[in-house]
Amino acid sequence: MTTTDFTSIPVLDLAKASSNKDAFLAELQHALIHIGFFYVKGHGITLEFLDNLTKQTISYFDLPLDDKLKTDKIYSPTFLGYSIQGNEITKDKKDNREQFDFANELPATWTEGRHIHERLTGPNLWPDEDVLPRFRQSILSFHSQAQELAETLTRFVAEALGLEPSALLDRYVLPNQQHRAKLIKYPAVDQLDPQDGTQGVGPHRDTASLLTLLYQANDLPGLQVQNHAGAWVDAPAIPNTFVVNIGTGLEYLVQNVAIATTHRVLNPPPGRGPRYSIPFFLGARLDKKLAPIEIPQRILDQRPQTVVTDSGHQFSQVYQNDPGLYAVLNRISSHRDVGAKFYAQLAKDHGIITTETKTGY
Ligand SMILES: O=C(O)CCC(=O)C(=O)O
Ligand SMILES: [Fe+2]
Repeated sequence: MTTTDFTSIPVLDLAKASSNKDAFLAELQHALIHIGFFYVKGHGITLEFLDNLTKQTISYFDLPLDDKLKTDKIYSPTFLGYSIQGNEITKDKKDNREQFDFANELPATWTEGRHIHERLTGPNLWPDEDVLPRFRQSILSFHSQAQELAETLTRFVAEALGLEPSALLDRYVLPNQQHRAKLIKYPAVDQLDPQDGTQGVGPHRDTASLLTLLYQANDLPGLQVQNHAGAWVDAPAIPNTFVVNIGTGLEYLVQNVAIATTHRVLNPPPGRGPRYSIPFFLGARLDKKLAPIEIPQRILDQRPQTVVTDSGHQFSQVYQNDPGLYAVLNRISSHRDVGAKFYAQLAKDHGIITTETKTGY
């Protein structure tokens, strides 16, 4: 039995995928199996674009609360839109973060009788253009660039695990699927009520997705990754990189050979101001039961035997039987007010409104 005990997160250079593909795939394979996290540089999204995105993110959170509340999640069963600090729960505790969830623009199509996961799909809630000029345009441009990068990486992930490049994308991601992303602000601890603690977001694994790309938009500490022996490892901001990690969807599909590693965020230390981050989640399709893929034995043999995690594994059985229901339950569990308004019966049936537990992003 081996317990891999990483102490830092590797940096992979996407440019190397062209210049020395075998070496790139070997590094990627190691990161997938033994760490579940890596940074990617050489990703092709320009620094100028990312700097502007950071400015837009800060401008959004700096809006008067009334303007942000006009985009509140409570107005939509999609769970897209704004959530005020303290509204989200992870592992029984309130998260000290403010968020704006967004996705590629798709119309709402769910009607009574259709599968409940379709109710998660629908348009974004945007602040007025005159309140925040060019915000919508920047955010949607980020979304499409992040999606393209995530798809490129997913092809390499398949190859690194001994599969055809299209093995994951062609079968497990739909072309017209909605992928979620968010802008996040974590206030420094001196801006919090002392009894709120320092949980920016509690220990969790990213649920139902294949890959997460995270842009750490300013240079403040907070993100920590749990190694397989259970210790917390810092993942500091590295300029012009994305942090990439694996979701429980990919982990399940590849028979736990790539690990959906647990992570958390601590609020920044006093006097440092807020931390901003922007994750993009490449989702796996939610419309049918997913069967794990056949993986070459030489890869399976490297699978870690023991992975210690502080994250709960709520609903994991549901994921195997019905990924769409699982995704909805996780959203309800994180955002109880939206759940109570649009999914009251489901929340009750699964004991979510009365008992406070949650996994997921
Ligand atoms: O903000 C971060 O650094 C991580 C956020 C995260 O893990 C999530 O939202 O799933
Ligand atoms: Fe996460």
